[in-house]
Amino acid sequence: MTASPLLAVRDLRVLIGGRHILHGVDLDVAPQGVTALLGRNGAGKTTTVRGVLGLVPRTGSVLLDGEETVGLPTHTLVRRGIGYAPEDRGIFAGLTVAENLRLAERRGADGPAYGLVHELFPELKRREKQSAGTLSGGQQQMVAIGRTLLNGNRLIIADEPTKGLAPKVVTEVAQVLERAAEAVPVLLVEQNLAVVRRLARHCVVLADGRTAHQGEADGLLGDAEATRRLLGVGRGPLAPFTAEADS
Ligand SMILES: Nc1ncnc2c1ncn2[C@@H]1O[C@H](COP(=O)(O)OP(=O)(O)OP(=O)(O)O)[C@@H](O)[C@H]1O
Repeated sequence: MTASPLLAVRDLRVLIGGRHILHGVDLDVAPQGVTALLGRNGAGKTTTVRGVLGLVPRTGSVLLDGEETVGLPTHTLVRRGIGYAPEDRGIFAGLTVAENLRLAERRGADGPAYGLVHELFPELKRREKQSAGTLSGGQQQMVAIGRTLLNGNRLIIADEPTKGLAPKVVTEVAQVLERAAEAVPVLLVEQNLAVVRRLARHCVVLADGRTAHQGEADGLLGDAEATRRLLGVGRGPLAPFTAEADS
């Protein structure tokens, strides 16, 4: 990565219930586009994201635009411009689409960016009165990502946004992320390598709570031996290369 990273994580360590979950994660998030965070199940991807956000106790260094954030509470990090779309989407099922978005509004100089959100996700405008619990998985994902775009964030972190979705919906969510990343850099936790190939320029691979690889996504995905060794592709259910998502 030639330009300075937007987010620079160094020696991130997390200890939960006396167990070391992360043993020293290093990762850089590029100042533009999508940086993918990869690794087998249990490698520590979600814990890394939670560590970055201060949702679990952590040590090490996390620089956002050169400023240290370890030691800051999560709400301060959110105000500094990190938007988070968690793995479980964090949708309020009993509220409408519009109410879910409204709850995410932060007071800011420019006000909430509904124009951008509705331009990227016209479906959210059409369904604004629909109860979010009745949305499809892909539509709920749009609400989760839409919320991160409302507030002029500097970085969006999306944790496995395509997980559990049908191939056609995976393609839709990938398109949405691609467009979102034109507006705001994205750190994308993802197991579907077709989505990574389509969206990410840079990637970081974790293994056993450590950084095992960091570099250009094309380089890793073009190296069959490395993807097998680092990600187990070809030997397990990881990363289906769906024709739809690959097109
Ligand atoms: N609160 C916790 N208490 C105890 N162990 C935990 C906790 N959170 C995570 N772990 C363990 O830490 C390891 C890393 O979990 P994490 O969820 O970060 O992995 P992941 O790479 O995101 O996995 P997946 O791809 O399956 O979502 C796992 O072995 C998990 O069981």
